[in-house]
This record gives sequence, structure tokens and C-alpha cells, in this order.
Amino acid sequence: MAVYTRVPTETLRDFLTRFDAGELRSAKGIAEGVENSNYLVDTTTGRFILTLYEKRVSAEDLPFFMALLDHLAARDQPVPPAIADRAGREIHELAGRPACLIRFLPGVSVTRPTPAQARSAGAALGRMHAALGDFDRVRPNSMGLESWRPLLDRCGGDLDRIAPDLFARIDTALAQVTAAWPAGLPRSAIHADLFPDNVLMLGDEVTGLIDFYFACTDLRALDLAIMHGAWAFDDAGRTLERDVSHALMAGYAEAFGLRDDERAALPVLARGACIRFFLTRAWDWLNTPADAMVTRKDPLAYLRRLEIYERLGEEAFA
Ligand SMILES: Nc1ncnc2c1ncn2[C@@H]1O[C@H](COP(=O)(O)OP(=O)(O)O)[C@@H](O)[C@H]1O
Ligand SMILES: N[C@@H](CCOP(=O)(O)O)C(=O)O
Repeated sequence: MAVYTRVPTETLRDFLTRFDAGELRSAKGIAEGVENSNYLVDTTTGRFILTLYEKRVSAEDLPFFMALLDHLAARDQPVPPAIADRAGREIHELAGRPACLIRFLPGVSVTRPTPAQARSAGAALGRMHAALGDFDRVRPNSMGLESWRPLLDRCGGDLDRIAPDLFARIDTALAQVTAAWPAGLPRSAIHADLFPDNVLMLGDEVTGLIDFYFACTDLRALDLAIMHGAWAFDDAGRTLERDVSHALMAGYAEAFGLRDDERAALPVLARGACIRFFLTRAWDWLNTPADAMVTRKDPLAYLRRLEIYERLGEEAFA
């Protein structure tokens, strides 16, 4: 589930009076997602998503995210901008949390993408990168390379409760990735978490790119590496689905293009991305109470991906 903060009906009804968004008909908590509280809100004029921002989203970052969404929406990208109230405000406070009322997008996220879906999603990332060419706001990547060592140290020896020698394994992998991290690649605003659950689709067509709350400024090719790790493997990270991998890469390259130096860097960027998602999942695994109403994601699924990338190198992206 992902409803951490309950919003009483009366509070929501009052909140909606700030907008030209009709009157409340129904509101339901949305089970998917792990970071924020989300409600599906139906009013007399339409359907909206109400998001209350929780632990990992800082209120100071919301103007960056909203400017990014407005920029992309103005360039016809399938993203959900926040709805402005009558005073022009997009960012609010509700039930003690920062909150936004967001445009609802149709579509569903896929759990096992087909090659055709991966091609469309890769192309959607490419078009998004093209549209971000003139976006000049900057947000440092709070989940970037510099954050991984401190997070690994915070997990510390507790990692070995998940699997034997896990701390040493990740320590070595991180040292190798840090030493090989590329310099001089193009930087851009990136989504940084474009997993299948953050892409809405109807059939093979992308209808929505959502959940921009890790968006930041970093190496543009890191976005593709993150997406590759999330899309081109089975969920447990045991098998690289080569046809899905090939389609994702082709879709991106056709829509935007991939420089030789970006392609050459993908193996190390993908290993870095595995460490990033391993660490946040491991932290949550170790620190989420067993009875919490949220599904913990398996960190070892990212250790397995890391091992496949280490073994295959460039061949993983063929
Ligand atoms: N703009 C939107 N349009 C339609 N559905 C949405 C929208 N935003 C979120 N959702 C739904 O809410 C779920 C959780 O949203 P998400 O932003 O991924 O949450 P979290 O940040 O907690 O991971 C999504 O899987 C999707 O079903
Ligand atoms: N994609 C991350 C977790 C972030 O969750 P999201 O629901 O906000 O995408 C992971 O799988 O570890």
C-alpha cells in the first residue's frame, strides 16, 4: 500500500474548493507506490491524483519537480503536471504534508514488458530527453554516486543479515564503479527512476510517465542505464531478457540517439544503478518494521543484476 497519511473527507472537500476542479464525488487510496500517499479523486468535473509527499521527498524540491513537469507538458510529453489553484499555486499543504493535485493520466503499468512495450518506453525516454534539452533548472542527484558510500556505511554490517558477506561484496563493487565512473558525458535533467511501474501504457503505447520525485541533474545516459536494469530483467534479476533489452535500446536510439561515449559508459553506469537501488532497498529492508503496511522490495534482485552486468559488460546492451 502507499497511503501513509489519511485525509479526512471534510478536509479534502475543503481543499478542492481552492481549485476549479468540481466537487468531491469519491476518493480512494491507491495501493501501488512506496514513497508517497496517493489518492484517486473523482469530482463532478473529472478525475485527479492527490499526492501527499512523505519521507524521501523534501518540500524544497517540489518547485523543481513541478517546473520539470510543466516544461515537459508544454512540449507535449505524456507527463502529469500539477493543477494550479485559483491563485496559481501548485504546491499546497494538506493533513500536515506538502501536497499537489495532479492531472490523471490513463493507462496501466506493465509488470513483464514485451519487446514492443520496451521499444515504446525507450522511445518515450528519448523524446523526454530531447524535450529537456532547454530545461535549465538544476537539482543535484540526492541518490547519485556521492550518496552511495555514506548509505552503504549506514547499512554497515547489518547487510550481512540479508546474506553472508554482503557488505564486503557491495563495498568492492562500489570501489570498482567509483574508480571507473565516466567523466565528460552530457548532463541533463533526468527521471532517475523510470521503472515499468512509472510508465503507464495502453497496449504498446506509452500514455504516461509518472513519479518524477527522484528527478535530478546527472549524466543523461544514467537514465537509460537505470531503465535498462529495471526493464530488461525478470523481476528477481536472474535473467537478462535480451529481446527486451535490444528493443529498449533501439527505441531510445531511434528517438534521441546515443553517443558512442554514452554507449561505452553504459556497463559501468548500469552497475552503479544496481548499487543505488540495492542500497535503498536494503536500507528499507533493514529499517521497515515487519508489520508496516508497505511491500518491501527485494535488494538481492539488484545484486543479481549487478552480477550479470559484471559478467557481460558491453554485451548486456547488444
Ligand atoms: N498522474 C497519474 N495518473 C494516473 N495514475 C497515477 C498518476 N500518478 C500516480 N498514479 C497511480 O498511483 C500509483 C502510485 O504513484 P507513484 O507516483 O508511483 O507513487 P510513489 O511515489 O509512492 O511510488 C501509480 O502506480 C499509478 O497507479
Ligand atoms: N523504483 C525503486 C523504488 C522507488 O519506488 P517508486 O514506486 O517511487 O518507483 C525500486 O524499485 O527500488
